Amino acid sequence: MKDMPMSELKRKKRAIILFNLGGPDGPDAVKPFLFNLFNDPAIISLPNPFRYFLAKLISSRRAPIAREIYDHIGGKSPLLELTQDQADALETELNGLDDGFENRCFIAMRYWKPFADDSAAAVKAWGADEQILLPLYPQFSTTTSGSSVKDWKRACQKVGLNAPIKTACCYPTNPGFVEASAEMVKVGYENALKKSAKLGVGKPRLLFSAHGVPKAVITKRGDPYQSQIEKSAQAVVDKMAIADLDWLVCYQSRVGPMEWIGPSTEHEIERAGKDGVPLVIVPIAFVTEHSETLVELDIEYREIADKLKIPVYERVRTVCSHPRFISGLVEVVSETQQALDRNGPDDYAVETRGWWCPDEHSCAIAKQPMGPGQA
Ligand SMILES: C=CC1=C(C)c2cc3[nH]c(cc4nc(cc5[nH]c(cc1n2)c(C)c5CCC(=O)O)C(CCC(=O)O)=C4C)c(C)c3C=C
Ligand SMILES: [Fe+2]
Ligand SMILES: [Fe+2]
Repeated sequence: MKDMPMSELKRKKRAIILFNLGGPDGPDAVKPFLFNLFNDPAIISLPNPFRYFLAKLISSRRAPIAREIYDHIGGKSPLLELTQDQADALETELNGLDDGFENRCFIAMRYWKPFADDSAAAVKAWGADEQILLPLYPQFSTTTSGSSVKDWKRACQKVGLNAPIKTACCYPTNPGFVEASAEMVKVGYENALKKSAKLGVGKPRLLFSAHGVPKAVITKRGDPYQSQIEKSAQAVVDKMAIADLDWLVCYQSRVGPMEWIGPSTEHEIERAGKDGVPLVIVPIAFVTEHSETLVELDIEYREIADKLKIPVYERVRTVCSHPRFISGLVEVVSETQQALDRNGPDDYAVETRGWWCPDEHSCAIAKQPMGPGQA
């Protein structure tokens, strides 16, 4: 028994649940997808029935605009297929570890299919012994990871899935994420540098563009999102190790009348136009391609840059299934597993208590009391 390889022992069934936002799978899905988004209390924190009616109103008004956005990319979001690729790659890597677990990756999207209810039922049918929740958001926000995990726990209760849960909170400076990003940014930067040299213009400026959030999400709720975005960008810049790099962080995709965090990506593109500098745009909060990268960055912002006669506009692709990103996710799963073994599972009844968080100094989640045995 002592010398028996792990693969010959009965392995525990470990479900890894990958969360993302989800996107419409066709033009008819755009309005209900938007309704689900605006009806989430993590996005609009009004009590019902006010939130419900406001979500109906905003989704009806925004649907034609959003449909036009998705029309540019075949009327639907590619997010699910790309997330499925990540899930497959991660599952293969985890099952190659021979560490006593049979792993299966499941996907739960927050605002479109596959919804948490269906995925939780699939996890139950598979007979998982435990669950690791893995948001595909390196930086924590209550509007994204927080909302998905809360909804997952609701779904577990609904379908009677009782396997213990441990949540990976965030991984803004995970070495795999940072190295994969730095490698891709370096390629984009060098391309832009060559084009700039040919045109006889100065060296490019890097814009790390993250999805924005309303200011109150940071100042009132205490989300660590913005400070973690800055940490991610700094870590990528450090890894690239290019002397005198001109770079900054900015925020895209503003919706609605509230005040959002800034500076906005549009403002920074306009400033680059005035300065006459070439641009390299790096999406730092997204790990897959979708409307916000393929339409907003590649079409809408590029048009602004062209109008302003910005000499070079290079957009770096998201990490998707880059092998180093996937091996970084393996590290996150392993560390979350160690936290589960050491401290026990998340507190089911409480949204955040007991999560594994590698970024304790800035993360609001870490300020919640942790499991027994953790300082
Ligand atoms: C880090 C990721 C994201 C944060 C933070 C986030 C916050 C947030 N988003 C909206 C409103 C919309 N977001 C939309 C699309 C969208 N958002 C993210 C990620 C984050 N959102 C992704 C990955 C996508 C793309 C989905 C896809 O195409 O597959 C949309 C729909 C598109 C549109 O109409 O522009 C809206 C609306 C708010 C209000 C918010 C924080 C409060
Ligand atoms: Fe969004
Ligand atoms: Fe965290």
